[in-house]
Amino acid sequence: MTTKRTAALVGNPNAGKSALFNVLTGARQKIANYPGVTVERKAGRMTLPSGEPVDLIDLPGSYALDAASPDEEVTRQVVMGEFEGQAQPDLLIVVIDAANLEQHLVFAQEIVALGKPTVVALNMLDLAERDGLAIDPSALSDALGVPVVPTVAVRRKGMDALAEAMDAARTQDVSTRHDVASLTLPERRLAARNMAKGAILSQSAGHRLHAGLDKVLLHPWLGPVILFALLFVVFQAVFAWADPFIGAIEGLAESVSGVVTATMPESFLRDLITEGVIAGVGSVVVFLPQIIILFAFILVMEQSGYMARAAFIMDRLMAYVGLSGRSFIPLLSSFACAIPGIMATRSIADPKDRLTTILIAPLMTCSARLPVYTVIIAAVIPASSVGPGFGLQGLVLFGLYIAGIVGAMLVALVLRRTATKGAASGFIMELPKYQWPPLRDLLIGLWQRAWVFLRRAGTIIFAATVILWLLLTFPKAEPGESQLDASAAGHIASFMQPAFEPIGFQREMTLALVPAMAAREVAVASLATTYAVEAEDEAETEDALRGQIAARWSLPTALAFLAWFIFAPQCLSTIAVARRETNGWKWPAVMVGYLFALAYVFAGLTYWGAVALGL
Ligand SMILES: Nc1nc2c(ncn2[C@@H]2O[C@H](COP(=O)(O)OP(=O)(O)OP(=O)(O)O)[C@@H](O)[C@H]2O)c(=O)[nH]1
Ligand SMILES: [Mg+2]
Repeated sequence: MTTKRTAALVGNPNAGKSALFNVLTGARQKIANYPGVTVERKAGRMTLPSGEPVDLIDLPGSYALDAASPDEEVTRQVVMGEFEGQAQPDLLIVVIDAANLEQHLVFAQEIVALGKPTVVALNMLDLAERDGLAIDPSALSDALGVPVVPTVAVRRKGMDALAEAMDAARTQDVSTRHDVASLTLPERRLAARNMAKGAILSQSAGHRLHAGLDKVLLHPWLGPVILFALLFVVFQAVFAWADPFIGAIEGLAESVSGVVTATMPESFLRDLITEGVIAGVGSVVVFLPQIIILFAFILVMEQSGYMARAAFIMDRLMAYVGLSGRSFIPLLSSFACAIPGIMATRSIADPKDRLTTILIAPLMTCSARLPVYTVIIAAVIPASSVGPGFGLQGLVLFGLYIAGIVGAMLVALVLRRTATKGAASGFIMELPKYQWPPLRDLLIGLWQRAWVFLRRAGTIIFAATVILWLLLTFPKAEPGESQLDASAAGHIASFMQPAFEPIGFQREMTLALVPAMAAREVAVASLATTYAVEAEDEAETEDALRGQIAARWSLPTALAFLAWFIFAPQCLSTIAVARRETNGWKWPAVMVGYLFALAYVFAGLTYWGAVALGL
């Protein structure tokens, strides 16, 4: 009795292996886990045209044989015949995506080079056609040295030809196989590019345009320059375009406050509304236009397909600090908020890579810092121009974001040499097609962001502000005594002040740090409420916060406060999610500790540096 042959489907993720598996085996399949790991094992039976039954196994998608994730490790072991209890496949079916030919050929070469009987399924030809690509399977077959069968798994096209090729592969001559086993990854990438070039017969104008765009946007040095120029423009726009809207919202808040003061009798409730709710929460809500402008840019970059290119460009830069491009998307989401960013690290296979990414995510400037940054910049940095169309305020904001990024990269560098020592894993990512961002999706995305922001203002920021207002208002001051001195909040601030005096913080700034642990924006609300409670008269209560800051803070003090917020871990939710994702308090404690230490040191350096410069 001859033993039954085993064939395995291998290839990059999303090549269509499972789709092919389902078509080829029909209902005759068994799904279980591989022993010892929670990776799904799908095996089934098919009958070849010759009548020979074959066991077919569907392997997890993989980018290379030097495995990074548990999934890839299973694929490697099965292919190499090292997996206990799983017969080594006699035949390998490499599934490649015709629409992403160049990328998929990198791994395909590695499989072909193993020298086993191999058949290539050139799948997703329908998508390649949609993209305007015509591909010559025989050119590909010549280049790889194995049969190539065109397929469209979801339409069951090419299945008979594939089965016939599997039959014929029994007698495949593997001695003529090109030797690529000794090639390095960059060499395989280059070979893949040439193979793809040789096999693509024609491409439509649209496809050529995309390829041309990629040539420029992914250019080794032009690409990063364009990316940074683009980000620079984004931060310019955050200031330049938002100003009229912010002025309008501020004006509205002032007139509402005026109406409340005029119509309500003097009372506890009136003060709570004007000093707590309108001054405090209102001072945060005015930043809605800036949040919307920032996210409009981010969403357009995502939906147009540019963001994946940015990740690609960043990959090389991140390799210098021991991170892979896989960390880029989680870090990028952290510009909105560190919480989804930290959750997105689940896609990083290497545990040390992942831990490093979690630990540095809070250094990416989240949108909650935008109100703190912009109100202080608007107050103390002149709105002068530093060149045609470039304002100094936007430049400073850009600098703060860059400072966070540089800080994160340096911390990663240190971590990767100490606590999370290990080699960086490679990065291959599918680049989506360029497209015009659909207006509807853009508007929905903006609406969601605006809603998240306003909901925070209405809940956590509102609650923190009201509590702070109560602490600021009671106990009441004796005549002649300042309300801040007399209040409970004032006592708390005075208690903390000795620690923050050396880095140039004033007492109300120190006080703002406490409720800002709930959410960073509350620092703004807290300052506004403190100044409103302290105000001598109603006109002063209604004054916008940036005017108050401009009048009260020195430039070194303001810069020190900005420096503090680049680093400080002022967000309880981030700490909580870091605990959940690392299963314990150890790493969140490390994170909070190093971030506070950096914040303190850099705020101090900034303050004393600025004082020394005579600013
Ligand atoms: N248009 C088109 N879609 C396909 C084709 N083959 C597969 N797909 C679709 O592509 C997606 C990915 O296919 P899968 O079969 O899950 O890919 P896979 O290779 O098993 O992916 P992993 O298991 O993640 O490695 C699914 O939505 C399929 O329906 C094809 O030939 N044409
Ligand atoms: Mg699959």
